[in-house]
Formats: sequence, structure tokens, C-alpha cells
Amino acid sequence: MPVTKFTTPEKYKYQNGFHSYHESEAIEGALPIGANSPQKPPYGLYAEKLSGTAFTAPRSENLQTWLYRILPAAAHGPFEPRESITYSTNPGNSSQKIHHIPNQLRWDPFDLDETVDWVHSLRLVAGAGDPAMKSGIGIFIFAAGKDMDPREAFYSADGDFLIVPQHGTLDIQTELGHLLVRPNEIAVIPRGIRYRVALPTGPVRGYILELYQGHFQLPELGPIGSNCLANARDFQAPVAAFNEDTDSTWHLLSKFNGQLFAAKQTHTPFDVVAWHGLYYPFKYDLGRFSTIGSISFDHPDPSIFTVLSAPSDHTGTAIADFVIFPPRWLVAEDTFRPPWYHRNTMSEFMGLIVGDYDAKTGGGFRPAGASLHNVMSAHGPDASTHEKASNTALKPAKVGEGSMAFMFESCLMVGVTEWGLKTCKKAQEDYNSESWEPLKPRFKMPGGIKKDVETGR
Ligand SMILES: O=C(O)Cc1cc(O)ccc1O
Ligand SMILES: [Fe+2]
Repeated sequence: MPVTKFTTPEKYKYQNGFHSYHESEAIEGALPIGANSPQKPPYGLYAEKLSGTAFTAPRSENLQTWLYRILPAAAHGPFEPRESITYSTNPGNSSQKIHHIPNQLRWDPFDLDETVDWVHSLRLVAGAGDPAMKSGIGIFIFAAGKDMDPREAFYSADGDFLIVPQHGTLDIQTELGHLLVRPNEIAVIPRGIRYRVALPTGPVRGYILELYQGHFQLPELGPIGSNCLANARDFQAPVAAFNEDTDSTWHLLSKFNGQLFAAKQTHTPFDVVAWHGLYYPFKYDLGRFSTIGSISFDHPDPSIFTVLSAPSDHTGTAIADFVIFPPRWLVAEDTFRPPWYHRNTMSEFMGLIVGDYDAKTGGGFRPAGASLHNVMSAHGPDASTHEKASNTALKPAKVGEGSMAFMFESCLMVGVTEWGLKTCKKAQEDYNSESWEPLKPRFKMPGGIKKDVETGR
């Protein structure tokens, strides 16, 4: 059976391509021709530039978009702090304690929460760095049951949101157009883009990686060649869509250095009639990922499953990789097929959207749960998986049928928040004792000779 791929409902239109220069106009003629900022843009629109990289960033990295809108984004009152006691999501400077601990951690499925909207659903579980320094990442769990107020829009000044829904549908109205995002799809909303989230099918839950530095790219393919993994044409950006509403009260919410602020304005933020550029939100259907693997022997590094990568300044070392484990065939001969036991200089935060993960068949890693194997924290298959995989007949086998696990892998050591470790009450106490402590020594000296425990001879 091929992997499931989504179709696009009528209401939503997209333009295809990763890092493609897109342009879109909701009214014909709204985009100025041959100029970005004419004296009088078409139809009395204001021209506004949105910069996602420094003006002077190299061309290959430069991300900017021109917006043609009814009123500029600046037309709002002053920001006031909101919920400053309770809303604190900066891993470098949070009101909650951040724990840097070498323990392997695993969480039971996080609860749905029907009482909150998108903005208030964001729970920092782990992170590194500081958005004020534009360095590091934040890892969030979201669980919401309410639409955002019809006259509210939100943006994060802190970083790009990589959103991984696990349950329910997100209807995301952005300044640049609409995105419908369902489990097994992902969305990226870049820093600063204003949006509103509605929940057309009820409660939602999932994971977010916020990237405080740089932007996501497609990984290099090296000897793989010019195709496979996530193909550029399968990334979808919205088309321009606008409302005309210039006399009602709106609240603009800003996540700025992990704190929440609100400003009033008397017009809709969703008034962009046309846009062109490289800085835009996008979505991707994980069912379109063309997975590759070994067709001879041994278990390759999971980097072959990288969907998106946010590089550090050091080539090949990511601030964050987004890696998935889709359904796939395993055919390797004379091979222990699950992941090897390992310790990694990178930290590995994993989540499960649906199904089972083949490295953990012992039952404790469930959809909507998570695990964290921090820098050099030893991990690998649990004892029951090891037992099965060491003895199974090595026929071609499909793993992960109907399943999708993922990993946020980062070169940074991540701290776990007080919420993640204690308040959420989901951290498992028996992770080690269930997974690896039951492993038995299997070592046999050749010829059945026994070493003397005392002398070692
Ligand atoms: O730890 C994990 O389960 C993730 C993982 C999977 C894999 O196939 C190889 C290495 C790795 O870290
Ligand atoms: Fe790992």
C-alpha cells in the first residue's frame, strides 16, 4: 500500500516550491510591475517590506517579501505586556527553572486542553539559547480547544515556528494567505508573520520547534543526487487573500523574548492584497517524503530521513534538523535492523504523531508523547526490541506501517523546563528500568573459559 497523501480542499489554493520566488495577487493588477515601491502602488495600496534576513545577507540566503496592503503593519497602538506572570517561554531567561540533566526522559501523551486558544496553548518543554541573542531553539507542546478570538492576530518576534500537528486540524489565516494543516503535515510560520489559528475540527495537539536563529533549508543530497527525501515541489505556500475591515477593534499579540504583548488597532491585519518574495509561510505533507535506506547491510544514520535542516555556522552541524521515520521497507541482510545503541553529541527530542516507533516496542512511547536523549545520553532499542530484532528472520519487512515518528535533533544541549519535568506530570519515572536496565549480558568467552572476577585473568 502506498503512503497516504493529502488532497487539497477546494477552499485552499497553494503555490508549489521550496525557496521559490513566489508572487500572488488576490485582485488582478495589485502587484506593481517592474518596481517594488512605486510612488502610488495600484488601487491605493501601501507597499511594505518584510525582511526575514539582514538586507545584506548573501543572495542564496536572502529572504524578503514585498506586501501590498490596505494599511501598513505599523498602524497600531503601543504594545502593553500581557499575562507577564504566567506567559514565560524563553529557555534562557524564564521565570520557571530550567533543568540541564543527563537523564534520558520520556513523556506519556500530553493532555488535550479545550480551555485555551493557540496563543495560550504553547508550553515550553525544553530549549536552549535565548531569543534575545537570536540563538538556540525552543521546543513546545501545544494543546488547544478554542479558536483564537476572531479579531486577534499573533506573531512571534523570537523565531520561526515549525509546527507538527498530532491531533486535529489547524486552519491558519496568515497575512500572506490561508494554510490548512492536518496531522502528518507540517507548517513553517517564519518570524514576524502575523496569523490567526482556528480549529475547524475541534481540539488540536502537537509539537513546535521554534528556531531563534537562521531558517530551515532542504538538506544537501550529496551522492543521493537531485531527488528523494523531501522534494522542493511538494512544499506549498499560500496565495494572497485579504479582508477589507478598517473600522473594528483588533488585538495584535506579540511573543517577544518569550513574553506576551498586545497592541490595539482599528483594522484587520489580514489586508494584504498581493505579495511577492521569498519570505513566506509554507506547509508540507509528510506522506510525500521519498524515503531511502540500505539495500545491502547495516543501519544508516537517520540523517537520510531529514526533511528540513537549520544549519549552524559549521557546515554539516545543525542547530535543528527535522527528521521523520515514515513507513518503509527494511531489507538489510545480516543486520541488526533497529537503531544501534548510541550516544550522540547532538540532542534528540522525539515525538510520535501516530502508530508505533520501531526502536521502542515496549509500549512506553505513544502518540502525543515524547522522549529526550540529551547530549551524550546513552539510548537505543529497549530490551524487548533488542530480543526480537536479534532473533527475527531477516526477510524484507515493512516497518512503521500507518505510523509517523519524528525527531528534532540539535547540536545544542537542551534544558528541560519545570513544566516539562514536573508540572505536566507526564515525565515517566520508569523509562530506564523499562527500557535498558532489563538488558542481560550475552557475552560468552570463547571456549567457555571463565575469567576470575577478582584478578580479571
Ligand atoms: O534514537 C533514536 O531512536 C533516533 C535514531 C534513529 C536511528 O535510526 C538512528 C539513530 C537515532 O538516533
Ligand atoms: Fe538516537
